Amino acid sequence: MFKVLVSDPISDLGIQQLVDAPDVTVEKNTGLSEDELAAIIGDYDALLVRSQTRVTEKIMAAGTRLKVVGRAGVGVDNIDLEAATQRGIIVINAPDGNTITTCEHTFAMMMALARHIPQAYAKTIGGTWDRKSFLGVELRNKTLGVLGMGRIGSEVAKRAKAFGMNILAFDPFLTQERAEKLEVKLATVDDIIRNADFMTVHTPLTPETRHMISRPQFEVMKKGMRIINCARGGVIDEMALVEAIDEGIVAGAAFDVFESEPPQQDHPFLNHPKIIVTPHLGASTIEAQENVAIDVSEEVLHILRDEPFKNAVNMPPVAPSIMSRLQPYFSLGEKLGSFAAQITKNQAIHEIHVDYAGDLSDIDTLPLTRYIVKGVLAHHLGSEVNIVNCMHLAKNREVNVAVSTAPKSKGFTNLLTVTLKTSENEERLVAGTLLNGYGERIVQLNKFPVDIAPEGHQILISHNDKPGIIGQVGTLLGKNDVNIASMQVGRKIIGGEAIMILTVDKGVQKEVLNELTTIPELNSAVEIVLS
Ligand SMILES: NC(=O)c1ccc[n+]([C@@H]2O[C@H](COP(=O)([O-])OP(=O)(O)OC[C@H]3O[C@@H](n4cnc5c(N)ncnc54)[C@H](O)[C@@H]3O)[C@@H](O)[C@H]2O)c1
Ligand SMILES: O=C(O)CC[C@@H](O)C(=O)O
Repeated sequence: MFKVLVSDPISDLGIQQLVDAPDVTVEKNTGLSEDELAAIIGDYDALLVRSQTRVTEKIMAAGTRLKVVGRAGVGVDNIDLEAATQRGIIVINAPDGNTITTCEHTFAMMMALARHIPQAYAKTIGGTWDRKSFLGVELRNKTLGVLGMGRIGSEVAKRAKAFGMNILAFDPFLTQERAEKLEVKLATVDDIIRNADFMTVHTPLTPETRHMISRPQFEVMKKGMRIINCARGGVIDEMALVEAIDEGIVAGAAFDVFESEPPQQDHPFLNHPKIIVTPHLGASTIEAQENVAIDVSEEVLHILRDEPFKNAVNMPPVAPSIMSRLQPYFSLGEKLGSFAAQITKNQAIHEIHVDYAGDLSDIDTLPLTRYIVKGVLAHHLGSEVNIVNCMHLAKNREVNVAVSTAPKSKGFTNLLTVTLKTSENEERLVAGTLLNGYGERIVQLNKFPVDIAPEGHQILISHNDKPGIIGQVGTLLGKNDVNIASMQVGRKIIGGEAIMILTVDKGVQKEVLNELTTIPELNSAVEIVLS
C-alpha cells in the first residue's frame, strides 16, 4: 500500500482519484513546520504540496521512502530540486491547470490598478464618498509590455488585444513568426521599459530574471508606467520599485507575489497608496485548484505504480509521440544494462556506450538511455538508483555515457547495443531487440551471436570449445539440484573460445559457480539475475 501525504490545502475533488485508488492511502496534515514534516515524512511514498510547504534538503533526506513530490501548480521554487534529483525523488508539477486562472487574475489586477478599485472600495466602506481622488485610465490604445510569453503571458496578450491594447513582448524563446501569430510586437526588455504604459511579468524566478527590473531600468522607464507582477516575487526589485513610485516614475503597481511570503508587516508595499496587493491568489479559483490537483494526482499514481509519466520537473520533457515509441523498450534497455554490468564484475566501468540502430535511430532516445544507465548502475548501487538520478550518479562517478545511432541494424528492425568500457581497456557488449511476436531477446553477447530471453536466472560460462564440457556442466549442476531450463552454446571457430548460457530455475550458490570453474577448459562461470 502506498502512503501519500498532502501537506498543503489541495482540492478534495482533485485528489479524489488518489483517495479512491485501492493501493493508496491518503493522509492530510497541513501547516507543519520543517521539523514536524521531517519527523513524519519517512512513512510516505509521495508528498503533495502547493506553494506553502518548503520541501527542503532536510525533508528529502528524511523521506527515505519518498518516490515523488507533486506540486499542485506551476512554480517549484519551494522544492529543493537538486536534493530531490540526488536522491532520485521525482518532482512533478501541474503546469497547465492554472494558466487561465492566473491570466485572469493578472487582468483583474491590471484593471483594479487602472481604476484604483481597492483604494476606492476601502474609502467607500469607510464612510467617505470620494469621487475626486480616483481618476483612472483606460486600457484601450495603451501599450502593454509582456515579459515572459509562456503559457500565462501568451494568454494575457490575447486578452489585452480584446481590450484594444498594443502589445510589446519579450521572451528569449519568442520568435518573429510566433510573435506574428500571437499578434504581438517582438521587443527587447529595453523597448518595453521605454515605451510601455503597463508592464506585466510572467517569467519564473531564475538567477537571470531576479531583479530584471531594478534601479537601472526604472531610471530609463517611461514615466507613468503601471506594473503588475502575478508571477514570482523578486522578478521586480521591490525596494527599487517603491523608490520609483515615490519619485513619480511609476504610477502604480499591482503585486500578487512577494520576494518573501508572507511579507513582513512593515513591508513598504502594505499600505502604500499606489500599490495594490493580493496574497498569492493568482491560481486560487475552484477550477484551477481542481485542475492542478487532478493533474498532479494522476501523475503521482503513475509514478507510484511504475507507469510512464510526464511533467517531471527534474527530468527533460518528452513528447507523447516519442514516449509511446520508446516505452516498449524501457524494460529491455534496463535488462541489457543490468546484464552488461553483471558480466563486467570487479572492473571499474568508465563508459557506458549505447548504440541505437534501426527503428530507434531517428528519435531522441534519452529517456531510454536513462533506463539502460539505471540498469548498469543499479547492479552496484541498488535501489538508490532510478531514472531521475542515474545520469547524475553516473557523472558523479565519472562514468561517461555516450550514445551513437545507425539507421541499419544487422537484420533486426531495432537493435540496442550496450557496451561497457572498463578502466582496464576491456569491453563487455550486450545487444538486444524487440522481436515482433517473441518479445525481448538478447541477440549478441560480446562477439557471440545468441538468442536468449532476458529473464530469470542464467549462468554465463566462458570455455574452450572442447568435447565433453556440456556434459560435465550438466552433471555438476544436476548434482547440486540446479535444473537447466534451456541452454545455448556459441562459438566463432571450432575448438576456439566459446560461451554457454544456461537458463536455470533458481539462484545458484557461489560454491557451485566456483566448482564449475574446476572443470578443465572452463574459464569462468557468472550468474546473471534479471527480474
Ligand atoms: N501568482 C500565482 O499564483 C501563479 C500561478 C501560476 C503561475 N505563476 C507563475 O507565473 C510564471 C509564469 O508561469 P507560466 O505557466 O506562464 O510559465 P511558462 O514556463 O509557460 O512561461 C514562462 C516564460 O518565461 C520565459 N522567460 C524565462 N526567462 C526569461 C527572461 N529573462 N525574460 C523574459 N522571459 C523569460 C520563458 O521562456 C517562458 O516562456 C511562473 O513564475 C509561475 O510560477 C504564478
Ligand atoms: O499553489 C498556489 O496557489 C500557487 C500557484 C502558483 O504560484 C504556481 O506557481 O502555480
